[in-house]
Order: sequence, then structure tokens, then C-alpha cells
Amino acid sequence: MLCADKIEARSVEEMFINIDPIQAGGRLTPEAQKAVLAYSDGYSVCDNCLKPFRLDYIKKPPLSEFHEDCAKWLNMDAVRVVPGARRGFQAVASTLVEKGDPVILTALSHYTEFVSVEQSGGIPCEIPKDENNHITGENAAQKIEDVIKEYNKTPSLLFVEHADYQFGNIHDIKGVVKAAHSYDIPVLLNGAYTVGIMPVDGKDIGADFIIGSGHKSMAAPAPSGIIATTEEYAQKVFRTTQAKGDVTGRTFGIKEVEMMGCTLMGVTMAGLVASFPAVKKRVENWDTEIKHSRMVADALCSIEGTKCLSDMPREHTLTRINTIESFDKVAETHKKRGYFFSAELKKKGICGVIAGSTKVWKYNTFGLTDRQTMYLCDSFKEIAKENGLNVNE
Ligand SMILES: Cc1ncc(COP(=O)(O)O)c(C=O)c1O
Repeated sequence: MLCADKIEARSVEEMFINIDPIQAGGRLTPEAQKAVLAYSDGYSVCDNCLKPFRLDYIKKPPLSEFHEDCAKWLNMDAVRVVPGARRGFQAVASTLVEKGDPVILTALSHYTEFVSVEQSGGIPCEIPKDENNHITGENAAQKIEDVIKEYNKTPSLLFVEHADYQFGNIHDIKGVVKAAHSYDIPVLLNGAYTVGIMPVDGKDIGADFIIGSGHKSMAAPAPSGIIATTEEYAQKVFRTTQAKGDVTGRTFGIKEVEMMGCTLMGVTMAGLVASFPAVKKRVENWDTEIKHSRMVADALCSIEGTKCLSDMPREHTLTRINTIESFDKVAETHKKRGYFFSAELKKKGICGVIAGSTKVWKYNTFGLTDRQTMYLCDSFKEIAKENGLNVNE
């Protein structure tokens, strides 16, 4: 059988409440699903690529408008699309980091940030998290001082997560930016878990770069994402090519080096653009998302022995939970061992918790309705009670 024959219709989103920590913000809107079908061919958004030949100038479909609107929406000066947040990190690091430069990351940085530093030959230096799993301006300032002393060089870039992938905590970004800017270090804000799900105001935050992930948080197909920056850094990161053919003398005009000319030429671009109006609207509902997240965290914490490892009350929809003293105790004697938990959730139509996890695990409530949220709370409590755990109602 050819592997292509094994790709079947995917029913997860229709049949289950999906609380997978990385999938919640990337589910397509109906508009994006329609656009994906319409633009399923290879270079489909390039039908009307007229002079100047570059993705961000295309008017039909309205890609140039998307670039402008997206920059405005983030209160930044310029935006480009990239195949995933990681390619945004790569473009910035490749522009600003020289071999041997120290680069500041954090103890909660994603591996793709480290890899982008590695590709550029930089030396990663981590800001430690504090006892509350937060990255603070104070710790950032201290780390910068230490790094300058150790390497006798000012770091060329600082990465910080707006909301981190481990705890879903929101960090002291303004404090970190203030510390970095007092040493003239540009700041890249990793908005993989914020751009597209909660309001983000670049000028207010003061970051030099904001990176978003389309498939994680902008209801777009993978791999997609955006890189937003200021006028000053747009000149650098979006510089155009100087390459020249030495036989024919050809030049390549307005193609941007870090974007390799053009980036998202088909279905990913169409999906990102089609979801954008709904994405802009949904960030305004962040208060409701937080209310839902708090309801679920409270329901889980009402189960005796369960501890929320993320900030409480929740300020984000991604949450890390410790059930070593609750569901894992059940797993010790259950005939399905740790698999009992995901199996019971599945019976109730809930998926997204890694099968076998009963110790420390993550979930994401983003996008659930009121009814789904209440159902999820009740389901966790029911599973607890049915397996002999105490629930504090
Ligand atoms: C915090 C964080 N940053 C960046 C990424 C990479 O994003 P992308 O897949 O869009 O490149 C991830 C992916 O899991 C992530 O969790």
C-alpha cells in the first residue's frame, strides 16, 4: 500500500474536545478551510504576481493588504510571512548574530531559538527563571552584566517568550526590554503562544521583533508564521539581495535575502490570510478565554492531591498540571496503568492529553465554548470520583 493511501479523513476536531497544548490556537477557521481547498495547488497565490515580483506586493488575493494590516494590528512597522516561527528566529539571528557573539535566551526558551543561535555561530546564554517560573527584568539585567564580563562583548540579540511553552506564564517583558535596551541589545519577542490568541501591542511592549506562529496561534495551516519589526530593523532583516550572476550579470532586484525571495506561496498563505479577520476578532475575547482557563484549573485543583504548576489564577490558556498525588496514584493499581486517564477522557469525547501521562502534563483550553468548558470541568471531576479520588466541591 502506498503511504498516500493511508492518509484518511481526520475526525479529531469534529468528534472530540481537543485540549492538546500545541494545537488549540492553530485550528482552522471555516474561512481558512475553504481557502485551503481553493488554493490547494502549488504556487496558487502567485497567479497575479505582477511587478514587483514579490509575495508581499501581490494584490489578488490581498497579500499586500494582509502584510500592512498585520503590522498595524501588532502596532509594528513591517511584517513578512515565514514558514513557522522558527524561520523568523532564523532570519533575525542570521542578520544580527556574528560567529562568537553571546546571545541571551531564557531558561524557558524553545529549542528552535537555540538552534537559530547555533546556526549563526552565536553562544547561547540563559537568563534563569525565578522561583515562580518567571523571567524578570532584574534577572535579565544581571545576566547581561555577567555575559558582558565573561565575553567582553555586548550580546547581539536577546530572545524572550511572551508566554512560555512549559508553564504558559506571562513574563515581565517590559522589564526585560528595558534591561536589554539599556545596553542597546535588540529584543525578539517570541509570540508563538500569544500572537493570534491574545492582544499584542508591539509599541507598548517595546520589542524590536515580534514573531508569531500561524499553525500554533493564528488558525493557519503549517508551516506558517509572521515576523514583525520596526522601521529600523526592517532595513536590516528585510534587506534585498546584492547577488549577481557572474556570467550574465543578472541581478535579482527586490528579493529579500532572509526570506529567500518569497516564503508562503500557496495553501499556508491562503489559510493565514483567510483566518485573519476572525483571528483579529478572537483576541478581543481573551477575558473569556481566561475565565475558561481558570474554571478548568480550579476544577482540576479541586481534586485532592492535584497541583497547578503554572501561575494561579491563570493568565493564559496553556497550563501545566501535576497529578502525581491524584491520577498517578490511580494509575499505580489500575489495570490500564497510566493509560487509564487518556482512555477515560477519550470515552467522554476529550482528546489531546498524551496517552499514558498521569504525572505532569499540559493542556490548553483555548477556543472552548462555555458548555465545553463546563463539560471538561465535570469530566475531570467525574473521572476522579469514579476512581476513588476525593473532590472538594
Ligand atoms: C514557544 C515556542 N516557540 C516556537 C515554536 C516553534 O514554532 P513553529 O512551529 O511555528 O516554528 C514552538 C513550537 O512548538 C514553541 O512552543
